[in-house]
Amino acid sequence: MIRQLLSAGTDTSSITVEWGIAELLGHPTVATKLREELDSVVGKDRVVNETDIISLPYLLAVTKEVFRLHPPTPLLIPHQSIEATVGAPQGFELPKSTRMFVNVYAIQRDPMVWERPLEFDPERSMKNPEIDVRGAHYQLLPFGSGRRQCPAMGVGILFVQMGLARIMHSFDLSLPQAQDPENLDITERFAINVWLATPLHVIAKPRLSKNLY
Ligand code: HEM
Repeated sequence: MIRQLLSAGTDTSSITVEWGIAELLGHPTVATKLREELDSVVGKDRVVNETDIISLPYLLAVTKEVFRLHPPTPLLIPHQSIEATVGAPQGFELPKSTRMFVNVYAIQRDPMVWERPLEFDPERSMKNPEIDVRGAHYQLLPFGSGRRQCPAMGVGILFVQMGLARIMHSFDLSLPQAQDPENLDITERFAINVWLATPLHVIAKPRLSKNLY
């Protein structure tokens, strides 16, 4: 049980934060806007706390967009039908005991659902805050949906928000050897989780006063 919780709870959050930092390095305008929000809400005399999260709408939009393009568990966990079912709305039949994988990775990049699906653009959630990372509308469901969705969804979202917020607020980030972020290798390595094939290396320079580290 403890092992299950550790494996379900640690890789998922850390992978998502790593993808988030990679996307922010590749999208400096988004990174600047996020830092401006953090500086205006938190200031520069303390670090981000959990109680700040509710006042950071742009951070939420960035987090949703990271979960959309990089769901850490791209096929969820296999599900099996208990009885024969007729799926809506097309009415396809699902025999009893069918094992199913839900391809969340494809749903979240589906051009029939998303405009410019491959573009990392938190503005889509700013313009439409109804976009729901908790899977209510089956368009964005990194935690699954319904009764068997991730039981730790709330804490999972918070881990990612806190990880991104603390790193972006506390450090200026750059790539080693003045590498151009446009050339960052974001090849994906598919397994149960989707990892960055080349682990991300960044130089983190403190941007708050020394006593906060
Ligand atoms: C970014 C963070 C996380 C993501 C994206 C995530 C995603 C998921 C997904 C997709 C599932 C399968 C849902 C399904 O197949 O319908 C799942 C199940 C599960 N998750 Fe998470 N998770 C995260 C964090 C956590 C954390 C922090 C914990 C525990 C501390 C946790 C514990 C579990 C457990 C125990 C299950 C199995 C539930 C079952 O068997 O019904 N997860 N998670």
